[in-house]
Amino acid sequence: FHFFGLKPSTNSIELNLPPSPPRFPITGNLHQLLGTATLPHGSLQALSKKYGPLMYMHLGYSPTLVVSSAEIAREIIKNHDIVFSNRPKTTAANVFLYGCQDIGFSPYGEYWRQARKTCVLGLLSTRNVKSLQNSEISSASSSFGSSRDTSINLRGYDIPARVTVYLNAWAIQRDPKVWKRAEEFLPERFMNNTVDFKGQDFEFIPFGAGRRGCPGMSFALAAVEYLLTNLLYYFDWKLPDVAADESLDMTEVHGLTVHKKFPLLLVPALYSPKLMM
Ligand code: HEM
Repeated sequence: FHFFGLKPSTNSIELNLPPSPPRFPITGNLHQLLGTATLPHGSLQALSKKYGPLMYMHLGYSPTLVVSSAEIAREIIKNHDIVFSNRPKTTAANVFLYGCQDIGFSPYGEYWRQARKTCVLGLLSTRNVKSLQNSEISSASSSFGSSRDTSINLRGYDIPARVTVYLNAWAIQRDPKVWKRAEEFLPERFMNNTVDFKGQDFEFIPFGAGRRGCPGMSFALAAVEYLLTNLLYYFDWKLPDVAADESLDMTEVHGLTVHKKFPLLLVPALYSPKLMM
């Protein structure tokens, strides 16, 4: 209806919704995400610079809240954890995951609680991972959710029930107010820095946080540590083309997760036996 210059519906007059970019009648704000030069997380970051860290959008018919700052992420995941603990229903998840019988897409409720508890107690808890590390491993080394049936107030704004929530972790983790030279690969930024990745510091949330945060974190860390330590301990790694050293193509592509468009090809060279002693 905005397209024809008509008044917004009574609902939107009554509700004090967060700022929204202008939208088309049926497709909503989709045109601002698709068909732009940047990938969706980049387009949403650009929009948040104009409309603020809490935006209300329509992706097709789906009302969506887009969060682009650590403070609002904290309010949602920590202060209103229980309200935002659902997952949006998608046809793809329903078909591929046998009616969302997995943990990640399962709606909040008793089934999800029991399934998650069983996995964590039986496999993924820090204690279990440590016991596996002792026997096997010791030889070497953005999200999305949905609000439930309750509408709430956030920073005063009215948030209707059953909105999809995108936490743009990519934008949060590049926020210049928090991270200096955010676009650069500076692993030393984490030394002498209290910000941790375990879900308490919302400036950096690679595993999500709160009730729906990643239960596989300890398991994943142990596996990654094991793999990386072995690869780095026994080999030197070089790019196949010396000239490529300076011009490594970091173009991204969108998928279930964002990944490099061109795979990273490296040539391993064994350390000299002297060094290994
Ligand atoms: C480096 C590796 C991994 C990363 C970066 C990662 C990251 C994430 C993130 C960001 C979420 C969404 C959290 C949220 O919505 O707040 C998630 C959920 C989940 N992850 Fe992981 N994950 C990793 C490895 C694993 C592993 C190894 C497992 C299991 C063996 C696992 C199992 C799950 C499950 C079951 C969920 C859904 C939790 C729920 O909805 O209740 N993840 N993960």
